Amino acid sequence: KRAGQLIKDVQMSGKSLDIVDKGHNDPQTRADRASQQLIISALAQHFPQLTIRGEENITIENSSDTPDINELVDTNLQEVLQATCPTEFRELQEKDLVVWVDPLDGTREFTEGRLEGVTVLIGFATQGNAIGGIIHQPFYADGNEHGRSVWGIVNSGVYGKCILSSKPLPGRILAGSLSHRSKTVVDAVNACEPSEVLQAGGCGYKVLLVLERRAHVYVHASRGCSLWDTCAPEAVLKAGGGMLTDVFGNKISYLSTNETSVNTGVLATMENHDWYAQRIRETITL
Ligand SMILES: Nc1ncnc2c1ncn2[C@@H]1O[C@H](COP(=O)(O)O)[C@@H](OP(=O)(O)O)[C@H]1O
Ligand SMILES: [Mg+2]
Repeated sequence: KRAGQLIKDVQMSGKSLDIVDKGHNDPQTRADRASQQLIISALAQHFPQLTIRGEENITIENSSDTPDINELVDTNLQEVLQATCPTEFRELQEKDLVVWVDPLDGTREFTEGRLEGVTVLIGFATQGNAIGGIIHQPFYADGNEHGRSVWGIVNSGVYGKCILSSKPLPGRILAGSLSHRSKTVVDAVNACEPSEVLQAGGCGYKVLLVLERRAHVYVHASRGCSLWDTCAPEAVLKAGGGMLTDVFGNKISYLSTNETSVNTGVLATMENHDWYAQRIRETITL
């Protein structure tokens, strides 16, 4: 939430975003850097044994600006403490966890002023499995409320401001990338025979569309996503009863020693996961 506020401050300041081009269609802004600095410095200061992997290649300074974790913990802590911790995670120690941080998912959309798809993603993994995550959407607007956090623990549930529905959604609505489209991306989308395609920014945002049943499936058949894009979304979706794998239906591993790219794309659903994976397997290679 605090990182989301920093992102909003940068956006509201009207000053230059100080964009650094990290590669084709892969920008980094002042907001990405500030958000990562805040999240990693605060976590590392208080939980020194965590393994933390952030998207941005920046030096984290242990500055006096680093907020105290206790100061960051507000009334939301009550909600966190009320969630059940599944038995299999009760003995986990700090050193057993890898934290994957995407300080600003949907950077391309952020630079273009399409703010709905911007999220802050913090995912927790152990033994290569995504087990918990937070998706914070700083520019979410609902009446007077601005910004929301949706978080989940696998085998416990999804918490925060999230509209879960079991009502079937008509048609076959597919959420796909707005900014990263190639022939393979489009071929995989078509293989799923969608009745409608929602082009939207950010992995976190598209997973929220699936979780809240505003889309049936999110498909991104590209080598461009990374473990920080998928860890928190996978954990939150799984906590809500859904699935996130690569486009062929294979499990993604979140070991800290792994290559950080998810070379075989992303597939996220609440239902019929195998059907989509099979259609995509029959149509494309990556
Ligand atoms: N072909 C590609 N090239 C570079 N980055 C890609 C990509 N495909 C996906 N990504 C990354 O995956 C995330 C979601 O992409 P999209 O918005 O297209 O769905 C973005 O993360 P960031 O915004 O955190 O950099 C984006 O950079
Ligand atoms: Mg990202």
